[in-house]
Formats: sequence, C-alpha cells, structure tokens
Amino acid sequence: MIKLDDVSYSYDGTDLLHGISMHLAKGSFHFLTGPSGAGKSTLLKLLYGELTPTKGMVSLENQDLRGLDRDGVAMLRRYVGIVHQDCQFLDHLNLWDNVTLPLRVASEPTKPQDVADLLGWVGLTSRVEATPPELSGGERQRAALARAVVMSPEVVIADEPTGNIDWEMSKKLLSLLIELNKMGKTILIATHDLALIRAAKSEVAARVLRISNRQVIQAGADL
Ligand SMILES: Nc1ncnc2c1ncn2[C@@H]1O[C@H](COP(=O)(O)OP(=O)(O)OP(=O)(O)O)[C@@H](O)[C@H]1O
Repeated sequence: MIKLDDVSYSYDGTDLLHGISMHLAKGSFHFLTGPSGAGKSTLLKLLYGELTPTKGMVSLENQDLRGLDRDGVAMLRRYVGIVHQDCQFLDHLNLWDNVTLPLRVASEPTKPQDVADLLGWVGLTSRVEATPPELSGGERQRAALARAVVMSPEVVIADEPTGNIDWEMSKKLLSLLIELNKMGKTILIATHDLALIRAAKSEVAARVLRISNRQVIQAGADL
C-alpha cells in the first residue's frame, strides 16, 4: 500500500500541497481531479517517488521512500506502473522496444509471447514496428499503458491519460484500466475529464479525490 502521511510539497518555498494524508488501498480505483495547476501531477510524482516531500512521509508497504536503497527503488519501479502525461517514449525505438524497455532496465527477461499478448490486449499487434512519432495519439496512450503494465505492477498511476484523445478512444482506455482493476490492480487516474469519471463510476466503485486549497478532499457526489 502507498501512503502519504502529513505530506507537504513546495517548489519555491510556498506550499503547493500542504499536510496531505491519504493512502491507496489495494485494489482501489481513484480519480484525482482539480483545477489546472492545483498540483495533480506533483502529487502523483510524490506517490511514485519522483519527488520527495518537503515535509512528511510517503511510504510503500510502511517503508519510507526516502530511505530506499537500490533494491528498494527497483521494487518501487516494479510495484508502480506509470502512464506519463506526455508518454515519454524514446522516439528512435520502435513500439515493441519502448514497451519492453522497463524489462531491460530491470534486467528481467523479455518473454515474447507475454509481450505479444499484452500488445494484443491494447490493440497494437499490427503496430509493433512503428516508432512513437508514427503512432496516433490513441495508439501512443495505449502503448504507454502497455509499457506501464509490462512488469505486472500492483498499482497503475496515469496522469491525464485521455488528455489528447477522442471520446471513443478515451472509453477504450478506461475499459482497459477497469479491466486491470477487476484483476486486483490499484488504479489512480489524474484527469479533468468529468465524463470519463462518470463513465467509470457506472462500472466500478471509483472514489474521486480533488485537490482544493492545497489539500486532497473527497469530491462531492454531484461532480
Ligand atoms: N519543476 C517545477 N518547478 C517549479 N514549479 C513547478 C514545477 N512543476 C510544476 N510546477 C508548478 O506547480 C504547480 C502545479 O503543477 P502540476 O503540474 O502539479 O499541476 P496540475 O494540477 O497537474 O496541472 P495540469 O492540470 O495543468 O496538468 C503549477 O503552478 C506549476 O507551474
């Protein structure tokens, strides 16, 4: 379980996030919303260890992320799969090599059939040779999801995964995330897309969190 205890974060001496305590229970499905600039991406980065809190503690299975040694960081990378807002692909590598990169970085074997199944699951079997610039927005997002789950993480964190894609593709991506949740994965999605949240709530018991006044609050049922 990932947990924040009284976490504050500031880029410039003034707290952007202040005194936040929350946890992602195993198997839960959360949305994180709030106005542009409220700190959604920052909060996600704290949760997956890219940023260190100015104050307070982020822990994974009760272990402070700040104290993680090399093995601990490797465990964190396995535990949490991330769909970055801008996908963050290597443009000179094809889709297959981008999706399997986390395995090579972690010195894990690439099992071709597993990767082929994964790419089939996201509907990209015919695009394995394409490089990221040759992919459409929806293909890139599905490839980013495939890369996020290639190491079978327990938690998937997605930052605005439907920001640049149309509604049909957004629903497709959502259905993949719901499928993962039904397999027991913990899901956290930062989004502005209220239609996406409503669509998810008709299928899963999703909780909606909102960043407001530097705090994380439970969003109202009205949304
Ligand atoms: N590396 C950084 N250095 C300084 N300020 C930053 C940095 N990253 C983000 N900020 C600022 O922190 C604030 C919150 O940014 P963040 O990206 O977390 O917000 P957000 O809620 O995800 O926004 P959006 O919905 O527009 O993606 C913004 O004012 C942003 O300019």
